[in-house]
Amino acid sequence: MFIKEIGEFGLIDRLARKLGQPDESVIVGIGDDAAVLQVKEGYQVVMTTDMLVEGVHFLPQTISFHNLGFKSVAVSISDIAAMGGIPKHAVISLAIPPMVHVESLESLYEGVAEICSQHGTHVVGGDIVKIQERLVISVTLLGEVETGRALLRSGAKPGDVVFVSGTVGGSAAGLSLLQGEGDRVSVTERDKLIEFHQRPEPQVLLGRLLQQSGSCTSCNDISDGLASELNEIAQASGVGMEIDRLAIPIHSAVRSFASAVQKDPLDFALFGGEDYQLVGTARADGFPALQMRAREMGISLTRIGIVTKEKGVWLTSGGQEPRLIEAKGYCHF
Ligand SMILES: Nc1ncnc2c1ncn2[C@@H]1O[C@H](COP(=O)(O)OP(=O)(O)OP(=O)(O)O)[C@@H](O)[C@H]1O
Ligand SMILES: Cc1ncc(C[n+]2csc(CCOP(=O)(O)O)c2C)c(N)n1
Ligand SMILES: [Mg+2]
Ligand SMILES: [Mg+2]
Ligand SMILES: [Mg+2]
Repeated sequence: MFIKEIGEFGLIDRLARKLGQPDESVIVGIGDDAAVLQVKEGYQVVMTTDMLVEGVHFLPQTISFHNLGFKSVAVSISDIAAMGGIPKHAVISLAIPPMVHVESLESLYEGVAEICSQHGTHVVGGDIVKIQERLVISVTLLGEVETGRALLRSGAKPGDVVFVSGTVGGSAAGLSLLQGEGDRVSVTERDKLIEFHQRPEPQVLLGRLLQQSGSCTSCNDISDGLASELNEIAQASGVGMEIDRLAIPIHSAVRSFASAVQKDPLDFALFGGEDYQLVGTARADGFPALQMRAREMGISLTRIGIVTKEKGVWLTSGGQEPRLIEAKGYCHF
């Protein structure tokens, strides 16, 4: 069905029906001029926004509408996770080309509802406009964090441990695969890489653990790539880093894929992006306990290096000469 058959308000009704019931913090949700939200005492609001644009962040052959809805909200939840916050309320704006079917947008909202229900997040409004070509999805998300306790990029100190969660490089490898590269990987590996790309898992529980541990000194989520995010922390904190090449956690499926396309898996890991894992620093004496608590929660936290007084992010590798890790991740311009 085309949107013009039901109109803008008909579409809003259809999409709203895909969303779950909001909790008691939503005083006024979808349907009025603005949402009214209850703010908890002792907490501060954490707010983030990101856009997903057809041709830039996705193509019809790289993602389904369902997973696009899932990922659009996941990337914003990831920014709240990086601040140590709890994602709460989202508004979603859509610029829709006229040929997109109502059913496709309903699938998009099923994906939105799936990720929102995983995190207790509620969509409380949005906006819809027609655009001639290229679907655009903009998500603004509000979260909450205990007053004065948000995790920042700026707190890393010399001697701290540098860590990263999960594995990196999978999303970029998945994207290359979806764009037709590398046919010599197993079906299991292929599925894993596609999942990394299409269904990132924002690390909210880990963010909360880091925020409450008292030993995490900085945090960032990986959207543009590990290299870029490490440099952001180093710059914001006025420090440098030494990163051990062999310690960077790369999934075996990424190694297989890289070998099939004759590329260095490290390039996917450092410069690929869209992993939506957390990278950060922690006081060295607190890190082992942090790592253990994370493991108990089923989350892997890997020590990949140390913070140094000397500026610059360096990649060390056995006896080889260290090389500078440039901040050359994904960049729009
Ligand atoms: N148009 C803008 N106006 C004002 N501030 C902006 C604008 N675009 C980005 N910023 C701010 O610049 C900072 C860096 O933005 P950036 O988008 O790189 O962060 P991110 O969302 O963590 O990364 P990514 O977009 O790769 O997910 C953020 O504080 C962001 O709010
Ligand atoms: C079709 C297609 N081409 C390229 C990419 C890769 N890509 C796009 S934006 C981005 C960084 C994060 O975005 P932002 O900085 O806007 O948050 C990356 C790694 C993709 N996902 N799809
Ligand atoms: Mg952004
Ligand atoms: Mg971010
Ligand atoms: Mg972001």
